[in-house]
Amino acid sequence: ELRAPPDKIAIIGAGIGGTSAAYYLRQKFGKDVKIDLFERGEVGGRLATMTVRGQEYEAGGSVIHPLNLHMKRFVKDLGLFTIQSSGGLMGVYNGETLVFEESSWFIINMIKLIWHYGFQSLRMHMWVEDILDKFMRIYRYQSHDYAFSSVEKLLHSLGGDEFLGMLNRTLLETLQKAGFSEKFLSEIVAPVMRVNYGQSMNINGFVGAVSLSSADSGLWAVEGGNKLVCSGLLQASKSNLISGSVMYIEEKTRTKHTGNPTKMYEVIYQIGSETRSGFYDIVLVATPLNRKMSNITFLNFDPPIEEFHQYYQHIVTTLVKGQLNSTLFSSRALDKFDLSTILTTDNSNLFINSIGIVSSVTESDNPQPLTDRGYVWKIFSQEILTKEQILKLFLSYDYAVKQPWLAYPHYKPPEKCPSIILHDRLYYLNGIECAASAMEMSAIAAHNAALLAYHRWNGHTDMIDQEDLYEKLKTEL
Ligand SMILES: Cc1cc2nc3c(=O)[nH]c(=O)nc-3n(C[C@H](O)[C@H](O)[C@H](O)COP(=O)(O)OP(=O)(O)OC[C@H]3O[C@@H](n4cnc5c(N)ncnc54)[C@H](O)[C@@H]3O)c2cc1C
Ligand SMILES: CC(C)=CCC/C(C)=C/CC/C(C)=C/CSC[C@H](N)C(=O)O
Repeated sequence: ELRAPPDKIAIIGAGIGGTSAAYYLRQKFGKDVKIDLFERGEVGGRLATMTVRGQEYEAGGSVIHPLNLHMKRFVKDLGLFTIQSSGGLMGVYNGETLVFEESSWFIINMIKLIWHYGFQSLRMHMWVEDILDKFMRIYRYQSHDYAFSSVEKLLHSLGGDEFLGMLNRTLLETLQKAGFSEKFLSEIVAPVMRVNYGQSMNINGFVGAVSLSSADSGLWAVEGGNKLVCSGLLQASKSNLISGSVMYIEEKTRTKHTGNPTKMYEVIYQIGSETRSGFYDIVLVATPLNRKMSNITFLNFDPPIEEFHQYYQHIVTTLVKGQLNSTLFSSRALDKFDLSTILTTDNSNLFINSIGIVSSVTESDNPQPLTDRGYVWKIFSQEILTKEQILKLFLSYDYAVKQPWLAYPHYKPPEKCPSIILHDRLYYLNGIECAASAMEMSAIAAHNAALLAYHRWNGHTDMIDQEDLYEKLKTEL
């Protein structure tokens, strides 16, 4: 039996988490509920583009895994188009020399990998595939409307103690225990962690596996920019966008139209210099909760809502249109240098994490040089690059733009993930980033929070935190 739906729901943050939450909440609660979506910056959040010479390039979340089924579904439902992200040839630089270089010939590549690392690359692929297989169970659970009240319970339902163990150990410990060699770890695994999460192999094993899955083939992006998914979901959910900054959330008792006193949440926000507020039955917070990022204060909650202190990693994306100084990486003649992505090993003397040629958001494979003065290169670094550093990397360049980010959590296992249920009808999505930060993870958290809010509103406790779901759903077939 269903209760009357809530009158008003607030979502704070219009990134992929907030906009997909609006989409799923509309599916569950129906057309009559009013959904307000608060955004203080741009719709898309960490999905954003930067412009170089009139062309747009992904500056934040850029690649999507072929098995990221929520993102795939959004693109289909919204009538958007995809483009394939082909990485081209990759090399690994250790500060002195290229310790590994891909070949364009599949068979030569295999021989090179086996020559350098034995069968470790294949074993690694199998390790990641096994984790992905278990991870995919979430789609089944969510399609049957099951929800979880904590990130740990969600992960446990997918991969049992193995997944929880991965949260509590570093990737390095996990892979050393599995017998991978120091050489393979430092020359292949560490560079992948640096390009994706700007961190070392001391991140937790789960995010490490997510990061390694980005080495799979078939990665894709949304034509026109990944942020189009957010604006599409916002529109499809028929939510009301409020371009303001939420400052406080307070619990208050209000007398509703039924005449009954009801506990509600007052959301107090600022538009320019004006302060306004609104009352809501349910609130979803879809932005990392810390002072530097969202700066939201919870007032008069009993018990009080804890302060969140998750430290987010500072990363800078720089786009440069220019001609790479390939002699920095290799003694090979300029016209013989065919790498399009250079990753780096964990060397504190290096001032970049990675550098690679990028296509614009409208270009499929094979990016073309904009003029004879070169391609557009994307560089990830810990700090803003100085002009001298850019001049070291490029023989000449004629355009550079930068975007600093508080990009993703600074992972430090054992991870204790923040609660999803902050209060009776107040939910937090971004706690899932403590396991791994990726577009699909935010979409999964959004679907889960929408289901959780719906079942708790209607008292459907049997749909929350069900144990042995995998076995139950298997026998249901
Ligand atoms: C450089 C970079 C590269 C990445 N690459 C990839 C990738 O290739 N693939 C991948 O899957 N993931 C990638 N990610 C991760 C991915 O982008 C994020 O995990 C995802 O976009 C997070 O979405 P979100 O909606 O949860 O948070 P956000 O996108 O951060 O959205 C939160 C929103 O809330 C708003 N907000 C904050 N505080 C308030 C307030 N008080 N009031 C109102 N609004 C507020 C913010 O302005 C923001 O728009 C990358 C991230 C970065 C930074
Ligand atoms: C959630 C699952 C199962 C898979 C996601 C895999 C994936 C696409 C991970 C990438 C995560 C990430 C934070 C990448 C940042 S850098 C991306 C890219 N190399 C770039 O150059 O922008």
